[in-house]
Amino acid sequence: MRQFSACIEWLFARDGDAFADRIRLAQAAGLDAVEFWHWTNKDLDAIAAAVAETGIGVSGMVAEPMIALTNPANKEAWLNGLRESVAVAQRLGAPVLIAQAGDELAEFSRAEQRAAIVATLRVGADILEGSGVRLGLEPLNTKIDHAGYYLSSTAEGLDIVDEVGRPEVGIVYDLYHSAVMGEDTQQVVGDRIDRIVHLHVADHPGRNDPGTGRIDLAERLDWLYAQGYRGRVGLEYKPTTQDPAAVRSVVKSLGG
Ligand SMILES: O=C(O)C(=O)CO
Repeated sequence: MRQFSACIEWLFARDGDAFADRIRLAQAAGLDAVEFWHWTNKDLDAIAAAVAETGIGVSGMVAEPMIALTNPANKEAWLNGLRESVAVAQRLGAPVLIAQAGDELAEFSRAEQRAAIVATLRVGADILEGSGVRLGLEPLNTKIDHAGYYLSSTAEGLDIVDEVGRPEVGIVYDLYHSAVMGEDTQQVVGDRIDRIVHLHVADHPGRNDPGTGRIDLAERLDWLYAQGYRGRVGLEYKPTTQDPAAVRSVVKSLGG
């Protein structure tokens, strides 16, 4: 059975509700996990209370601070933030922290920026070791949403992970970003399924509910699961409706 997770930055975001209420709405929609981005701007006590009340799991959040890994000068600050992020993830029971590479910097070559990412993530792996939390470096599309971002290629993300060479560090594979970049899932993932710590889905164009666009998400997921992927599928899309029934039907259409 596939497991899903609602990205409550966008799903269940109703005007006037407290952020933690989105966890209760996720439960009402039949989901058993949620994820979000920043933890530094949220009421963690309220989130922990909603998690305890509903039994909903937190599948992931962003590793803070979201400063560029491409800049070697950010290494210590990023690693200090990772230590805090791991503690928050452990408190909320989240198995995944999401790392963004940051923007491509004019003052460094691509090779230097990649070396900076690898060097920081290698020390990051020591911090993560034994914590029960894995880090997923996330490639993002540079064509629509993140112009200037360093890591737009899934294959390069996987290469970086291989260079880090530690099971604590993998990638978040977002099928929307990948499809926007024109990637073929089978080709870019190949035999490296075990490096994927988490999946994200949204359709394209629009970054809306799966089924509203042209990406063959169900087929791509079938293939990823056939290769042995067993993590969660994060529903990170801009919903066209906040009706919980619509989320349930998306989950069903994706094999849930
Ligand atoms: O920032 C984005 O576009 C993301 O996909 C975050 O997960």
